[in-house]
Amino acid sequence: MPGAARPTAAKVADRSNDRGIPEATVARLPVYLRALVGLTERGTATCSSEELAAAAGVNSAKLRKDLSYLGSYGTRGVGYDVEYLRYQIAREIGVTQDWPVVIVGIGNLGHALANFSGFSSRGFRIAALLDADPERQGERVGDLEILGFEQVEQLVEEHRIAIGVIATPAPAAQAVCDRLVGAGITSILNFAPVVLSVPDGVDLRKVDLSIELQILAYHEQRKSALLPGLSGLPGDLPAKAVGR
Ligand SMILES: NC(=O)c1ccc[n+]([C@@H]2O[C@H](COP(=O)([O-])OP(=O)(O)OC[C@H]3O[C@@H](n4cnc5c(N)ncnc54)[C@H](O)[C@@H]3O)[C@@H](O)[C@H]2O)c1
Repeated sequence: MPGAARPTAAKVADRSNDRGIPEATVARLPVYLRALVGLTERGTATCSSEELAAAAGVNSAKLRKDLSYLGSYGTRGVGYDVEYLRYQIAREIGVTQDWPVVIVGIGNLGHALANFSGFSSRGFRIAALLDADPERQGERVGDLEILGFEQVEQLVEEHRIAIGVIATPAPAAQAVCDRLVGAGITSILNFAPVVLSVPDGVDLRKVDLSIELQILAYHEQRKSALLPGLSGLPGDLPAKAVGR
């Protein structure tokens, strides 16, 4: 279109979803949802943007901007209706519907994830637990029996599963990922400490608690540089442990 202002590549990448909501806002919506669930549990019917922002740990101007993408502006002098805003955000994220999930690798982490009740209360139903180890197969975790990974295609189709969680050791993760994708899984949450590749159209997210801890260590180190004498410094750790 000659003469028309074209969005820059960066803008297109930033606004990658079809509603034009920036990805950074999308990433904060689950945080707002969790804060709203907390407010509901405390019996709060309405809240100001400042209250919600404090509960979510963001600044209130950013929160108001984020919620404006959902067409939610609150009522002057009253604030936001907690229940309605919770519904709006849940609908935007897509958690008003039931999402069946498969977890692959039911070792220490897989057991913890399978036993975590917070998934079902947020719209995620664990539909299948799969492991390659015959010793683990047949064991019950909650309401489910651990089944063999070779059943993945059949189970994904039967339960219409779109989300797969990988909790296998790193060397197995790419092959598990490929087979999940081949079975029809289009979103993957990877806990294995390895970079996975997926084809276009498959969403991949990685959780790495050690990276989060390293970020905290970085901030601790900066705090200790600013405030000498603060306890908990890594100063007397062996050089190897602190990466020196
Ligand atoms: N992201 C994080 O913050 C975080 C935290 C803890 C562990 N981890 C990672 O999670 C993974 C699991 O850790 P864990 O302590 O539960 O290990 P684990 O050894 O207890 O469990 C791994 C399970 O995966 C199964 N498995 C192996 N290959 C498989 C395959 N090809 N298909 C299906 N199942 C297979 C094993 O039989 C075993 O039951 C590891 O990669 C670990 O590094 C990540």
